[in-house]
Amino acid sequence: MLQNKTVAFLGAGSMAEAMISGIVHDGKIPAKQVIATNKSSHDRLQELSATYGITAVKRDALDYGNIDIFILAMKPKHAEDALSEIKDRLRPDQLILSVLAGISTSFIEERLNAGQQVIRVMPNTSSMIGESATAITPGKHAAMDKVQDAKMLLQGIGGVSIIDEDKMDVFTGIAGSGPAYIYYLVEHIEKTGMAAGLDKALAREIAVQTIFGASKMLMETDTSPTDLRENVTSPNGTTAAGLEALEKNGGGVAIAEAIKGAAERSKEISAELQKTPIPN
Ligand SMILES: NC(=O)C1=CN([C@@H]2O[C@H](COP(=O)(O)OP(=O)(O)OC[C@H]3O[C@@H](n4cnc5c(N)ncnc54)[C@H](OP(=O)(O)O)[C@@H]3O)[C@@H](O)[C@H]2O)C=CC1
Ligand SMILES: O=C(O)[C@@H]1CCC=N1
Repeated sequence: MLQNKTVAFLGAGSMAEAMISGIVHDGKIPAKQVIATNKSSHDRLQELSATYGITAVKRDALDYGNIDIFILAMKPKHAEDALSEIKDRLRPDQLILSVLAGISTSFIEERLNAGQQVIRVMPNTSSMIGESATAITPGKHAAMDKVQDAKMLLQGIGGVSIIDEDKMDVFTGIAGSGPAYIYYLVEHIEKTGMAAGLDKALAREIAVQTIFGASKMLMETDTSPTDLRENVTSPNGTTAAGLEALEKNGGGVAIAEAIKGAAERSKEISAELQKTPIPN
């Protein structure tokens, strides 16, 4: 079904690249039918084209008529300009996917022509290897077949959940921003291991394998995280001492606050941008 579609990324930064990599490796859409454009960095477009075999097009040379799905992938602060630029070039049957954190479907719908089909998407950078946890929220004009197309496309970059829009902020706090928390964890494990005399490469390898193994246990067994944690924890053993230190130093609170902080920022971005009047 996607085989004959053309997808254009408006924005060619790190999130666009991660999605392009996932989509091209998935192979449901031929690489040449994946287009990337950006504001001004031509070298960046050439680099993406050379790496993934996609079509790189300068913004003013984009052939709007031949595109089925547009993916908005610029920073939220550039959304307003980008939407006013594309508004009158779109047909009603063309689908807009937006990966912009904190930008609601109604914000986009209000700035495009009436009835334009919009779907909000929150992927993460693990799209690069087909392992994103992605959420989608259809806007009010998105037809069922377009939602199916979006779902199929995004399944190429990982798992997809359809959620209500009021859950997007917390989803962003957990899954959109989440890879950064894990990388931060690995940075700290690495540093601590090195301080205790481990070789850097070994410290990283065991941190990554430990996270991978625990993730796989969570995915492949029916055991709850609580039971899995308790299975590691011998009474008066090393894990009990480690968990006690984690708790005493605010480990659980820090995780909750990270998610809440990111979700709060997603709401703030939305509030900041809603203040700008809708252009006529
Ligand atoms: N990074 C992440 O982990 C995630 C990001 N997101 C969302 O993805 C979006 C992009 O983030 P990220 O990739 O990190 O950002 P980057 O800064 O890496 O990339 C932004 C891109 O947008 C381009 N751009 C700016 N204005 C326009 C325009 N009017 N038309 C077309 N392209 C334009 C820039 O072009 P140029 O370089 O030429 O200026 C650049 O290629 C954000 O909205 C973010 O909220 C969502 C989930 C995860
Ligand atoms: O930091 C950000 O705003 C983006 C959205 C989710 C992950 N990165």
